[in-house]
Amino acid sequence: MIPNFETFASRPALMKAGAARLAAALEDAIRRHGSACAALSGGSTPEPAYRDLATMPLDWPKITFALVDERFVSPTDTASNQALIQRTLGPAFDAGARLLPMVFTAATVAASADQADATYAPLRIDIALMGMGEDGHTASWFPGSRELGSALDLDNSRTVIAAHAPQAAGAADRLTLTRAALSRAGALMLVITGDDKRAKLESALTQHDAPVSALFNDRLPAPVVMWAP
Ligand SMILES: O=C1O[C@H](COP(=O)(O)O)[C@@H](O)[C@H](O)[C@H]1O
Repeated sequence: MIPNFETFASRPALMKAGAARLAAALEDAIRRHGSACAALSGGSTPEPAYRDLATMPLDWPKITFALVDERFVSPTDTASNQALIQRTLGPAFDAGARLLPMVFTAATVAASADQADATYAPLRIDIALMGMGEDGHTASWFPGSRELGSALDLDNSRTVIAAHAPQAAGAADRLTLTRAALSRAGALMLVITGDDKRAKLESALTQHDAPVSALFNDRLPAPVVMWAP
């Protein structure tokens, strides 16, 4: 059984609800702190939710978007998560929202991760939208990767680390938030679609055989899982 599991009849309905959940968390943070920050995943799944969110009348200059993970590529590369977020949330940035890149100008992924760690460490992440790949990875926590232990170490002092995606066809070098960083987030939502991903998540939660199961831990906010067929 998947805890906090919300089912939607269609993907458009899921995306609308996902955008509404993000918006509510951002508005609540602005009320309480005067500013708000959401960490967003890349991938194809959440794109429509980001487009919906961008049409909402939020106090955009008070909102910062950060990345959950990133490929070590130029921000103009089609594989860049930053590029996806800039494109889909374009109207929000035009209206004053801020985007914190995870990839900077460093020559190596390790040096870039050091820069991102310094930038991301002071952030208060009010909500993080997590995705999941068919292989059960979330963020850039990949099954079998050599950085997985460090990514999942709840006592890791790092907010961002370099990571490697063994199975990825391209852009194997990655940067990712650590699980320790997500343990300090205000809320987590996990947005997935399709029967295969639902079955993968169910099996991960019983077998503990995929990194996504690491999100379900008492030291993290309980993820709300939003799913549509
Ligand atoms: O590589 C990545 O994939 C996952 C899932 O992507 P999807 O296309 O299956 O939705 C995503 O959550 C992560 O941010 C991204 O870097």
